[in-house]
Amino acid sequence: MTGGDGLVGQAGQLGDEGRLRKESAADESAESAAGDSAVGVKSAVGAESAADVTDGSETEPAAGESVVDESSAVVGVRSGIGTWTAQETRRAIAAAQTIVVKVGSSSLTQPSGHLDVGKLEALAGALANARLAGANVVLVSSGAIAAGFGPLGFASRPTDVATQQACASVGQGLLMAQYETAFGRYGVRVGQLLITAGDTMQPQQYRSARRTMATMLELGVVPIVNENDALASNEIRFGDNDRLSALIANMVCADALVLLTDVDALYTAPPKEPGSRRISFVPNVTAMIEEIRVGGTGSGVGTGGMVTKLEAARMAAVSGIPAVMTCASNAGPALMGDSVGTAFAPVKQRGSAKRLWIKFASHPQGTLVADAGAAAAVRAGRASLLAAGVLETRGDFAAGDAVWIDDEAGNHLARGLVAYDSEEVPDMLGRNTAQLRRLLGDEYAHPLVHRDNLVLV
Ligand SMILES: Nc1ncnc2c1ncn2[C@@H]1O[C@H](COP(=O)(O)OP(=O)(O)O)[C@@H](O)[C@H]1O
Ligand SMILES: N[C@@H](CCC(=O)OP(=O)(O)O)C(=O)O
Repeated sequence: MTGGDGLVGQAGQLGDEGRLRKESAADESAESAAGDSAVGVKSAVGAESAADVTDGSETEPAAGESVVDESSAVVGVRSGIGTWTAQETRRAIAAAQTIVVKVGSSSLTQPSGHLDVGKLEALAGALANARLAGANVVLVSSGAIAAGFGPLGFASRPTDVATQQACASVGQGLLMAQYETAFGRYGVRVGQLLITAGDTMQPQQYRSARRTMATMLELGVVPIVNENDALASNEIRFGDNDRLSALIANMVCADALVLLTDVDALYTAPPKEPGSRRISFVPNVTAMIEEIRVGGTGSGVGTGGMVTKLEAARMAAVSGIPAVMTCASNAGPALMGDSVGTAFAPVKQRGSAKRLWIKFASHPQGTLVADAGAAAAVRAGRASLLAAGVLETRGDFAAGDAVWIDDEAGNHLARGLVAYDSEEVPDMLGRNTAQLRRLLGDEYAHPLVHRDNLVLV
């Protein structure tokens, strides 16, 4: 995969320093290879190729194939995670009880970058119909900056973060007012939830957000989520809403994630490039991610481009959630399981939101170099990284930040949330727990990275 946007901020506030340090000392002895990590496994997908590249047509169900009992078909498929076909993936999306739909700025704006109310109304219509048909719908919507910069007198979307934040603060209210009216035509209530990257990691905020959304859904409300742009600092922000939507899908235990953008599907290369071909189905996004050339935003109003959308699809896949990506005008057919856009099959059972964050969204601030023994233990999975097995520390980080764990040859083995500040680490290196307790005190007698905060890459 090419690209990379540098948009994701550090996880500095995301770890809970107290919690990280209070981990039981017994945990550090758990250098076993038992269990697995939630992510990082390139599961096999049977005989299927990593991606189906087509001219857009998908095979219809064969004559005689049972399509009568949708729910049992889906349940049966779910037990075979990692082997879903295109049809099974589409059917699961159509049968989803809880759906997270993400719409990007590029799908809600005019060519000038200003909010396009007609597009917003069309989307609201498709989602209200899904809601009225009985589905729980969560909408993750960008568009606050687009809605705000015009009324503030800017001719085009500002580029500096502070002005974008001010525009988002003005635009968010205007955006919600449009949604309120548009959903209101169908008798559907909406509610606003603004969330920062940190909220998805702090246990208390995470639980609160989850409970609020669950209650809203019980009440028949469509939660409309956006990043809390005013509070998100340069260092700690998603910037785009793609990865946020995958974390929200995890948070609400969604059965499907629908990514709506300004391009009809994923292509083998940025669609403007000659020869790029449309991809209709991706059975294993973790295996194909290297085969696709992705570029940044095509519109000038979107933020993450295809890089962050593929990351979102991958986060969904390793969370056991099927996903589809297409243009916003295809929202209705996508929700019905029609062969539009690109469908992504799930490859794993559900993982925890924290581990997904560490793997996909954290921004490592430094590196801990593991010796051969520690590297082998980390590679085997479910091992904490002890100071005794670390040869060197690089970078300037605070307790709770994400760091790389590398082997001596410089290969990245894992990402993890480190429990100590970078200035504290050198005195700890090479020392076992008893030495750390004796020389530095009880608070240093803990792993540098606890296994619960460590994810293989
Ligand atoms: N391989 C690819 N396949 C499809 N689109 C791509 C690819 N690489 C880059 N893109 C671009 O990604 C854009 C969508 O991202 P973005 O503008 O951030 O949208 P949004 O506002 O919906 O998040 C498309 O308009 C397209 O130009
Ligand atoms: N939170 C910002 C989203 C920024 C953005 O452009 O996101 P996206 O269109 O998903 O790439 C807003 O509401 O304007």
